[in-house]
Amino acid sequence: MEATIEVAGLRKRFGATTALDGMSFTVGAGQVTGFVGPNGAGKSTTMRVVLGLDAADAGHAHVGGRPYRELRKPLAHVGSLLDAGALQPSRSARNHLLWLAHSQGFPATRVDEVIEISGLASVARRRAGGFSLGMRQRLGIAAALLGDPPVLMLDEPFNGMDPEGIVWMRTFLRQKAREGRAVLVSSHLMSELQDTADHLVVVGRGRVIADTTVADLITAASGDRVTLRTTARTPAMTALAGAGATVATTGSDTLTVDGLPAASVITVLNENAIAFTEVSAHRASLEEAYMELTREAVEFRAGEQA
Ligand SMILES: Nc1ncnc2c1ncn2[C@@H]1O[C@H](COP(=O)(O)OP(=O)(O)OP(=O)(O)O)[C@@H](O)[C@H]1O
Repeated sequence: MEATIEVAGLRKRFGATTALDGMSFTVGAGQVTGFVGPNGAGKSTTMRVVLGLDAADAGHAHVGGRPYRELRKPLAHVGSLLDAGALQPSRSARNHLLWLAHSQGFPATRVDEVIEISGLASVARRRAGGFSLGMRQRLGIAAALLGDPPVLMLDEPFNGMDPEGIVWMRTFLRQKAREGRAVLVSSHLMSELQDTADHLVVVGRGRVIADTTVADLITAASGDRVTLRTTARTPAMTALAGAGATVATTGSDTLTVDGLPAASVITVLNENAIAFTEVSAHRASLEEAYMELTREAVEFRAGEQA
């Protein structure tokens, strides 16, 4: 089966609320795709529609080229984590997984494998009801892996995880992508996705705002801003301004140069025999790039509430 999720033209209203307004994107194999956007942007609703838990008013959602309801043994096609709290609290983690495995025809040996992969071996016989949110997330991951599916779809898997858990989750997601799986992960926090996601689908108000590689998004948000360290501040300012840059003093030996790429800044300095100790291109964080993109969607919501 193809490792893909395809969402096309999804529309969904809840009473007066438009949750999805033409949501369209594709999640490809072999990469981690971050699914990000402000509260209420439609991420969970999209995932619920993909899994057939909500019906769309229009459009379609396919996993591996087929609607979820047409998949036989769905857990062997797509593993999902939507609500880590959705478990029977009195059951042990292992029994919860055994029950799920049994209902889908997977062997008990697979249960022990996913317990190991998700780092739950030491607590597998404890009541799941007593688990922290981070441990519940791991249990959700274990359940998602039962059918060894080519597609994983995880809603806020970093929620409630401690720093060690976050590092574990990042490594896990990267590994699943390396194995050729399609991995869709929703998150509010860009810092969680930095160094994890290859691709980003940024959404706001029920539709896609940007569908891009992380590298391109950061390059676009970084612009031509360069930090320059030199003791020859005044001649540097004159030479760079003459080359069309906007130059500001940001420290006793530091200038911020806008409008010229780092390579051109170095050329201008060399041509004018101006010594420098540092020329570094500004690299926007994923957080900065995302804030820039979603500002409009957030303002729209704030305006609605006013
Ligand atoms: N069952 C429901 N009944 C009524 N409104 C709903 C329902 N589910 C979602 N909504 C509304 O649809 C919109 C999209 O919600 P959704 O949960 O999909 O967004 P989200 O991007 O996942 O948000 P968050 O980041 O806060 O989880 C919101 O305005 C939400 O209030």
